[in-house]
Amino acid sequence: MILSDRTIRSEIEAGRIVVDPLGENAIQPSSIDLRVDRFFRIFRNHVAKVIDPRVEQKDLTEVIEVDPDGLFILHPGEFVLGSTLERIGIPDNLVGRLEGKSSLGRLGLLIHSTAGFVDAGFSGNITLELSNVANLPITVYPGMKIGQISFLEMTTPALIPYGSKSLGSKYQNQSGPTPSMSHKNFEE
Ligand SMILES: Nc1ccn([C@H]2C[C@H](O)[C@@H](COP(=O)(O)OP(=O)(O)OP(=O)(O)O)O2)c(=O)n1
Repeated sequence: MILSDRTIRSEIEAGRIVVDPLGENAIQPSSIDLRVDRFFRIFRNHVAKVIDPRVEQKDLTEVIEVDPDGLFILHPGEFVLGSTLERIGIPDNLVGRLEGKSSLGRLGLLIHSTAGFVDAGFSGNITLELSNVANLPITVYPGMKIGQISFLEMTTPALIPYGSKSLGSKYQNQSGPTPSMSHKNFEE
């Protein structure tokens, strides 16, 4: 079941769902609008020869900070990481689904390439996988509404929620556009 605005409100009031800071009019009928922060992680294509998921490539990306009233231009075919302005907290009985916004989708701006799933127990900013599939550059303004999150109720609370020590949860409490830690999967 997808949570309605009524349930979303009561879960926020009870402190079970966390969206901080919660934007004005952010709560939609069945989701919460999320905004993009002003930090972007760009790929250093001029340095890296290849992207290797097995290797921790510290030089692969770098963070760009945009002025609060500045802008970030995403060129056609470009892929960068962004972050939600909001810190999100998901209780142990819900799953979050990150979704794009139709108005931006119609312009060719995608906010996740494959990962839209936010685990039960997750806490942190959500890392956005921003790409431009249009033929013209797209302007991204810090603080603009970039996507939305909906919530699904699970059959039972998770036995081992995201963030539990035994899981290794690589992105728990991440802050800002966080690079892939895929190399850790190969250490297990
Ligand atoms: N666009 C997204 C999608 C997810 N997440 C966060 C919330 C998820 O709960 C967490 C982990 O996502 P996955 O389980 O898809 O990632 P991995 O399996 O690679 O990592 P882990 O081994 O930590 O589960 O990352 C994010 O920041 N940005």
